[in-house]
Amino acid sequence: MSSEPIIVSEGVGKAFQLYAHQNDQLKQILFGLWKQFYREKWVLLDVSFRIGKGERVGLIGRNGAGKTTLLQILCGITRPTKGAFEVTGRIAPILALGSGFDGLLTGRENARIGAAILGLSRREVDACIEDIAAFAEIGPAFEQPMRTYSSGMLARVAFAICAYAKADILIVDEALSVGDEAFQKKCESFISNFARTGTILMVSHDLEFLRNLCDRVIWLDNGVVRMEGDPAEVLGAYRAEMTARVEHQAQGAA
Ligand SMILES: Nc1ncnc2c1ncn2[C@@H]1O[C@H](COP(=O)(O)OP(=O)(O)OP(=O)(O)O)[C@@H](O)[C@H]1O
Repeated sequence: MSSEPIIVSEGVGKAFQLYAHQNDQLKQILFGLWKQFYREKWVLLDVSFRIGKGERVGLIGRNGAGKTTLLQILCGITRPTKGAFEVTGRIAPILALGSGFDGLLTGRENARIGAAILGLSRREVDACIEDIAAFAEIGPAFEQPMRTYSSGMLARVAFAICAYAKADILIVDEALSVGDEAFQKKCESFISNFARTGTILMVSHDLEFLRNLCDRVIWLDNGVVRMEGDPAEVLGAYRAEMTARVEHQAQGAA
């Protein structure tokens, strides 16, 4: 890792509040000082790591391991329940941005707002909006309300905004699984180019892509970092565990 950390996570934990009944949330607001009306579900227990400037780091783990939750914490979308984190620099959160689109506004309008949220000035947005449209490659649909978009079209616009956000850090959550093959290739090549100068933290179940892209891989399991280091080693250990798990389940079923 380079000497200058750009992302630091220290003992980060996250618990979601689960309410058994709809009106329990209201009860919690009214009577929460005296009684707890929810059950806590701890998704992240104690997650610590550092990412240096210019590093390309992959984040892996089983479904539900808390990868998206961790990225959302780092992007400021949700707060950790415990621990602390620090991110130094401008983040482009690929896909997380898409969840904030307004369905009544057009692709162009959402792209302008999204780019501004990511820190671009009005002049910078004016300068790159046509490039964003060209990158998204959705043709006249860019002028239509986003409620008419497919999930792939939403992902295209979200990715295109991030591609022009002049970010220092790219945070990518399974972005490549949504678009069609042509767009996936375009995104892969954008990420590989970005990796030459910027810092990347990327969640993916495409282990081969991570092996080729990353300097380091972090394996999240049971709420903690189970292993981190050389991609070949970590991905090898992860694959072995997944294979063993499948075999164990097959034996159980037989
Ligand atoms: N708002 C929420 N309220 C309650 N539980 C939640 C909430 N958001 C996520 N979870 C739970 O937290 C756990 C971790 O979810 P998360 O999406 O972070 O996992 P993930 O590792 O990204 O999984 P995947 O590989 O399937 O995308 C899951 O069990 C999920 O059901």
